[in-house]
Amino acid sequence: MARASFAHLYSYLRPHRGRLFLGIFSLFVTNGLGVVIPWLIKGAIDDLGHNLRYQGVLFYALAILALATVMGLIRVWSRVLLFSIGRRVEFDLKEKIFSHLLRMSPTYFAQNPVGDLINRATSDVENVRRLLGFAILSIINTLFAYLLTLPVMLSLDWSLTLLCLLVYPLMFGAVWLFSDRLRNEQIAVQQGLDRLSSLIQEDMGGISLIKVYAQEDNERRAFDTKNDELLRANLSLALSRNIIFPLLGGLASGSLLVLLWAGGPRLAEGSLSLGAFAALAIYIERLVFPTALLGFTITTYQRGQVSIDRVESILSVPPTIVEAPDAVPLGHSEGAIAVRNLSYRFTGSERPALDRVTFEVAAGESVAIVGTIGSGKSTLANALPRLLEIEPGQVFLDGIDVVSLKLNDLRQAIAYVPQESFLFSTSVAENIRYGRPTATDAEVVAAARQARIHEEIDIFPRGYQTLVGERGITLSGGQRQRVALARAFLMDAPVLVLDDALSSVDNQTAEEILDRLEDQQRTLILITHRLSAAAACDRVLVMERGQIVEGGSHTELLRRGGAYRQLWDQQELEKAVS
Ligand SMILES: Nc1ncnc2c1ncn2[C@@H]1O[C@H](COP(=O)(O)OP(=O)(O)OP(=O)(O)O)[C@@H](O)[C@H]1O
Repeated sequence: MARASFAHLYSYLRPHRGRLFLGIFSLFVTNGLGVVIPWLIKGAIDDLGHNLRYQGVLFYALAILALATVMGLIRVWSRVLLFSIGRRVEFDLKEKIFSHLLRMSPTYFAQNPVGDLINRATSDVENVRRLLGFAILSIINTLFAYLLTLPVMLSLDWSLTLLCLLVYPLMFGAVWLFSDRLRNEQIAVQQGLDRLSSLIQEDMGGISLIKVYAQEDNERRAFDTKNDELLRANLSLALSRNIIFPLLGGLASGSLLVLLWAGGPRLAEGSLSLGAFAALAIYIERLVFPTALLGFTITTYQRGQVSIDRVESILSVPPTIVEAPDAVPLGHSEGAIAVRNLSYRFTGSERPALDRVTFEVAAGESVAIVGTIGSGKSTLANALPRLLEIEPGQVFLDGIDVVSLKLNDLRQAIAYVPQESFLFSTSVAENIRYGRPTATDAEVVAAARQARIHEEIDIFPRGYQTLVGERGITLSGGQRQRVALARAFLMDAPVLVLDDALSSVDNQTAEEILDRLEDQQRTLILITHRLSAAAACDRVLVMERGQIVEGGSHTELLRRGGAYRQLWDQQELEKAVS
């Protein structure tokens, strides 16, 4: 195992070292007793062979029974201890991965398929659990079995012992030969699983699209291809395992044959006692099982090693948006925004999505941002609450650089509503309360009224307790947007950024919502394609290719006859035509 994987293993085991030492010690005792019992059997056979007495038989029988009982109990205890370590590490790792993922930026999730991440957080973590439970138990057990049994076997008859063990180098050779192969096949299986999970996850998310475009057959074919790849990878792994396991089992049992073949004549000529012969047979039997299991242990070990790398590749990517250690709290915020020379380029993209964007929004002012598709409006909206990794000195809230602010304070101060409103599978009330879990029912209702959704919630079967999302009723696009708006309103943040968040809401309702917002005197940044909504704002900024190309009031911009005028005329024409 690579040194890095060892270091990771050590870090997983460190919190459970007490149990680990106890477990290892118990295994040592079990194996020690496992050596003593055959020795007693040897004594019994040799003694009783020429001096058979009832007392003697009883002594040996009771001693063997007592030791076997103690050994059995300690063996159970050692297994409980060592297997529970695997379970505990599995628990720790899942928590660690989840906390880590929560700290990652939306860009990370855009670049890493969710199906793949889920697979690593579940199937790979289970492989690590098996490595730390079964594989460690098996490796240590095998080690103790050899270390404690071999010297006793050698003392009984060294040449016969060595002869019996002649097949063992062959076994280790086979393990060594298959080791890399098993590892590569395991990697292929895990990758196949990733691809399949990602496909299922994407297809279930985009099921409406698949149906609208009648792509069921194509998706089924894509699934079959990936499923077939996974099947091949699994079959190839199964083939290797089915060769190595019986091979090791067969070779290990071969040493028993050697004992019979070479030990028989010695027994006959009297150079080996019957007791010693029986003890050797039991000792070899004791070594056969862990050795035959070596193939299985190695696979579990390899699988665990591959999975450690895959889990660590999640954990080793540092979150890009982190709070500075000396981050300052925000305190009361007026909600004034200043953006200075803000540039942003997505990884792998040739052209910046934001190119030296500069503007200011006074506290309480409403500013609309309009522009062509892909001009950078959403990127700008994401940059304000630091959902994107921005450089210091580019975005300021009340004159304070947002990069120096505590992240929680910043995000509490800038309520951001994206176009795609996400609802959790819980009640409407809990969804609205999400940003302020302590809000009262009355406050939730007030926020819903402000978002013009209260009346519709009221006629749902269970009102505010109606379940929405995957486990509940399906809301219309406009209803979802307004529940998401209510959630943002409830936060009562001094700055509200709406990123096309009213696109599915009808004109009249959208105007009513915006009118109420105007009355509230909070800073509003309204990204919209609906120019009638933009016209109602104090100022309008027009974006093109990542830059702000125009700014002013609606009337000023119309008079200027530039980009805004063009957009406006185009929209008026579309209205007239429709
Ligand atoms: N995660 C991403 N990775 C790479 N490029 C991106 C990513 N997100 C957006 N872009 C690119 O950045 C540019 C600006 O995108 P943005 O979403 O900000 O535009 P927009 O003005 O909001 O568009 P729309 O009006 O359609 O919502 C586009 O060229 C887009 O392709």
